[in-house]
Amino acid sequence: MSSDNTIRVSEIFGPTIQGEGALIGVPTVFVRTGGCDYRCSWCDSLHAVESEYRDTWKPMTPEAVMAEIEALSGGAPLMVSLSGGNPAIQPLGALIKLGQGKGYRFALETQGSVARRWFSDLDMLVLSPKPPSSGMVVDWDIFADCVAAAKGAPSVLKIVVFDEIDYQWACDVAGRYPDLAVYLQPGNHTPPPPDDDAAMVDQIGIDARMRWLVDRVIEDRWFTAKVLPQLHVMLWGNKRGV
Ligand SMILES: C[S@@+](CC[C@H](N)C(=O)[O-])C[C@H]1O[C@@H](n2cnc3c(N)ncnc32)[C@H](O)[C@@H]1O
Ligand SMILES: Nc1nc2[nH]cc(C(=O)O)c2c(=O)[nH]1
Ligand code: SF4
Ligand SMILES: [Mg+2]
Repeated sequence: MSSDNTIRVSEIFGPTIQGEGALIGVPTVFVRTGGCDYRCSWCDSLHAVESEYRDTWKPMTPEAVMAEIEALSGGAPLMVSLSGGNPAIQPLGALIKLGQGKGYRFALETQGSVARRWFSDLDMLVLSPKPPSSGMVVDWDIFADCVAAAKGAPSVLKIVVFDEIDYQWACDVAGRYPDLAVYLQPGNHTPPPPDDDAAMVDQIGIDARMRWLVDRVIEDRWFTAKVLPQLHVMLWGNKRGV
């Protein structure tokens, strides 16, 4: 397999519902790519990040990925969610074109550390810059390149907030990009298990952080922000494949 379009795939699953952000509740198949240029302290998808899981990632052609999406969806076109890892480090342009030709739509989640021309072909670009609690430092020039590369594609900000410092940072980022809708998402503290066993998260902790975040936004009268939990984590815990 030596095609330039070879995609490193961690998992393909669904249909399920999109559990986060602008498309919450929308039925979707997930394609999670393997490999990430970040190492967020609280990443809930380490099986698609850490190199110790590399031998579980599979090189696939766009045609093979599309065949799996079609099998899972029974051929009915739906939203495909590209996540990872950082899906922007994979050559996904050909897959997006192939799928859109069959009526599928494509949303992609990325931290905004790698810009791609094909972002403009997406049906939605979800930019999720990483706050201080992640331990990562955003390169704002590259982030701006990502926003610019998306051009006509609808783009939104989805920012994870664990604490007051993250919250203030999110306000600042929103101020830099007044044209992008902002989704605030409370962080979940439980790291995922290496296998498929459900790891029920600390629901009280999630509820409390969600309430705190709502209170914070209302207190600031930040009425253009939307505050959403990770619905799939509330329903199934930090489990893989849902
Ligand atoms: C696993 S990441 C993969 C895509 C890309 N690398 C990114 O971070 O945007 C998908 C989404 O999950 C969020 N996320 C990761 N770990 C989380 C956690 N512990 N709590 C809440 N959201 C989390 C990320 O911020 C991102 O918005
Ligand atoms: N249902 C569901 N919604 C999600 N939204 C973002 C996810 C991700 O891990 O990227 C995710 C996920 O893994 N499952
Ligand atoms: S950028 Fe995304 S996938 Fe990469 S470590 Fe951070 S949360 Fe995980
Ligand atoms: Mg997730």
